[in-house]
Amino acid sequence: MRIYKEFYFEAAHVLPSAPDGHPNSRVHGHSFRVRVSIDGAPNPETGLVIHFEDVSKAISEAREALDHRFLNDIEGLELPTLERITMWLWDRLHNRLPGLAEVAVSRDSCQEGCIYHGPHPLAAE
Ligand SMILES: Nc1nc2c(c(=O)[nH]1)N=C([C@H](O)[C@H](O)COP(=O)(O)OP(=O)(O)OP(=O)(O)O)CN2
Ligand SMILES: [Zn+2]
Repeated sequence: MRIYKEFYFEAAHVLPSAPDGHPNSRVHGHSFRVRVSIDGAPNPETGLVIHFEDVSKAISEAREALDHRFLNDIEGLELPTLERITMWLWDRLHNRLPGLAEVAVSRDSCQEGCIYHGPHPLAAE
């Protein structure tokens, strides 16, 4: 069984890989939607995989670190693509959320997003 919790953050960035003069090379902002999914079985006594309040507590620090920030200034987000943001979130959440199965970051205004299931089992540490 999989449960999920979503949150939003607003942030600005530039893409350092964009050529001079391209709009992505200038500071611009997006609304990001994050979905954090957790796999588990409901506890027979509570009926809960994990209480959503506990999920919210686990994600609040990461949200605070991202919301209304210039992403390029954040350690580990010097290349602030959707791909890097999902990996950054995974790194911060997987120890706090046992059963973390997926982190998805979307920009709904652009109909685009990135889904990450954690490092490949054969990837180098
Ligand atoms: N594979 C990826 N490609 C691109 C990424 C990314 O994270 N991963 N990011 C960008 C830029 O962030 C770009 O700003 C997105 O641009 P675009 O899709 O053109 O959307 P808008 O800037 O128009 O977004 P609004 O939020 O609607 O203003 C490019 N490629
Ligand atoms: Zn952008």
